[in-house]
Amino acid sequence: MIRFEGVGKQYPGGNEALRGLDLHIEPGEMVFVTGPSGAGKSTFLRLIPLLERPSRGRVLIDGADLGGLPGHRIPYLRRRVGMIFQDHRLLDDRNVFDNVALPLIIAGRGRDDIGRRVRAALDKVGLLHKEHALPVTLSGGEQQRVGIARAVVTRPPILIADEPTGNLDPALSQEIMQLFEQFNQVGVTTVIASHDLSLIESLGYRRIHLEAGRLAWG
Ligand SMILES: Nc1ncnc2c1ncn2[C@@H]1O[C@H](COP(=O)(O)OP(=O)(O)OP(=O)(O)O)[C@@H](O)[C@H]1O
Repeated sequence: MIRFEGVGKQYPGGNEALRGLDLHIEPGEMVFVTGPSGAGKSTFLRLIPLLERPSRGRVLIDGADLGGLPGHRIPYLRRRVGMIFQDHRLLDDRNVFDNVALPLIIAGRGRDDIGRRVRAALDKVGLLHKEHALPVTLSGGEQQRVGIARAVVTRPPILIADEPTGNLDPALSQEIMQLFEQFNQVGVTTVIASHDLSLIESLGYRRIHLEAGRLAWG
């Protein structure tokens, strides 16, 4: 489903974040991306929705080379890849409902459809009762759940998460990982970069371990 072939990424200024990465993630897989700080985990994730482009090699999704994707198809690709960040990036001046609705508004969905989908997504993350709340009134774990609802509201086949539990305590981190497992169990391919090795090991999924921009194992 997600294939990297000889992928290198050099940022302007010379930082070589990835150096010839070859790997394949199967449809419906749940995988963790690990490695020391600066190993290239975020860069690896950012190449999947084309937030970055490779300097060398190819990234393919469902057999299609993203390098050949015309610019006007990028929004469509991004609706198929739900993204979750450590700092969840919610809009502070919009309530929970409006934050989750954002990808649907951008996609031009109708009002009724938006209402239905947003409430279904909030229900899945257990926050239906908070739809009118402003993000600042929520706990860190709840804010991350809103971020997850926003990522899944377009029902993407792929979820990528960059340090989604980085700011959470162990119990909340475990709850967030259980949410990811629930989405994965209904077929969503899930790729999570994390430093939380004890939690990852307790879950037992495949680990892709990067070191200095290379696949060390996995
Ligand atoms: N936008 C950028 N411009 C220049 N260099 C960058 C940029 N983003 C990342 N890098 C560099 O690329 C390398 C890999 O960074 P990346 O963020 O992918 O690593 P990481 O494994 O996610 O690190 P961390 O665990 O600290 O988040 C680092 O040397 C970093 O400084």
